[in-house]
Amino acid sequence: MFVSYNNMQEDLCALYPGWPLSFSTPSPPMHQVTPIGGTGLGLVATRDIAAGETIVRERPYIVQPAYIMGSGGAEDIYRTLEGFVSLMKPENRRGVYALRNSKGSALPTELAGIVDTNSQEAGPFPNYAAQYTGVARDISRANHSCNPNTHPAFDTPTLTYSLHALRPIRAGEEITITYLGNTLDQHHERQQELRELYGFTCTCKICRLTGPERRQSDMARFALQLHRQKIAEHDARFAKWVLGGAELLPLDTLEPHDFDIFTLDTTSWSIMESEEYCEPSLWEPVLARLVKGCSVLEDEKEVRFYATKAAELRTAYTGSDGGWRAVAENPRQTDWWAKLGDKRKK
Ligand SMILES: C[S@@+](CC[C@H](N)C(=O)[O-])C[C@H]1O[C@@H](n2cnc3c(N)ncnc32)[C@H](O)[C@@H]1O
Repeated sequence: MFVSYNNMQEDLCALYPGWPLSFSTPSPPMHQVTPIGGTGLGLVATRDIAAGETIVRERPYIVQPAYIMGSGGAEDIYRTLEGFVSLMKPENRRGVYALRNSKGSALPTELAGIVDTNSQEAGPFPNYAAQYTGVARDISRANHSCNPNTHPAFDTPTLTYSLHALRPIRAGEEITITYLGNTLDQHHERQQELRELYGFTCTCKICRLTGPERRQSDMARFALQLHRQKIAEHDARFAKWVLGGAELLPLDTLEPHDFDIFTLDTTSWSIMESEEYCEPSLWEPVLARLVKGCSVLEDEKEVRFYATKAAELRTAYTGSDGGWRAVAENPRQTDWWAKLGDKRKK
């Protein structure tokens, strides 16, 4: 399956009555495409952007099977792609060919290099088992950072990419995403992956750290990796702590280390804040336990704080707050509030 953006507003909306027309980047735009020293072009914020705000909404120029990337030698695939792009409206075709090709002559055609350099995850598409990627006008200009300040998302029903702020971004600051499979890898592993897959040496803020600061950052990411490996175990311990109390077990049956879970989660959260990087697979379990734990311990201020962070991040990753905002506004309404009653440890 290939999909092209000849003009989605006209072509696809005619094909699928009821498709929303207005899936364009917010107006006035919050970003501009501009040269960024040493990286070619990139995106820069044109105004202060709040955490969770949507910076870009756009339909891709092309959606193509992911195996096209790096499928060196599969000339029929590249020919199909060429033919497909040649049918696009001239302004969109020009847009595709204006994108960067970091692969030089490593791939057989200029277009293959462009697709390989600029593809972002797209889909999943029901009834199509393959993985898909897409190339878009603005999102494909986002440079990589090892502590990205935005997250790209793809909405399948409307074939729309969006870019959401993971934290507040100041006017003039670069807007970045991550290209890495695992952003918690150590500095040398991240550099190796970026060199092998994208052919560049990362010069983001974290990768520019040297000496003790780099070691500290590597250690912080290593600690988060360890925590991530133990998520299920920590959930079980947490449940035991809360449910044990809720079932009114005598307090002396609670192990002292049952409370370590707070130390661990608080530490992981502080690390994510100091690294300015909230690992997608970690922030929500950590924040969820901190919210529940602080609810059990009846600490309203802390519940509000952690639930607000969770609402911002969930909005950035999925477009909705997942109910966290309601928790932040009304901590006492959750099932977890004062769950241990008088039996909790003081
Ligand atoms: C998807 S494009 C991003 C937009 C690109 N900078 C442009 O000029 O259109 C990916 C390419 O941008 C460059 N790039 C992205 N992030 C970078 C970074 N952190 N450090 C150095 N180069 C980077 C690399 O050449 C990479 O192959």
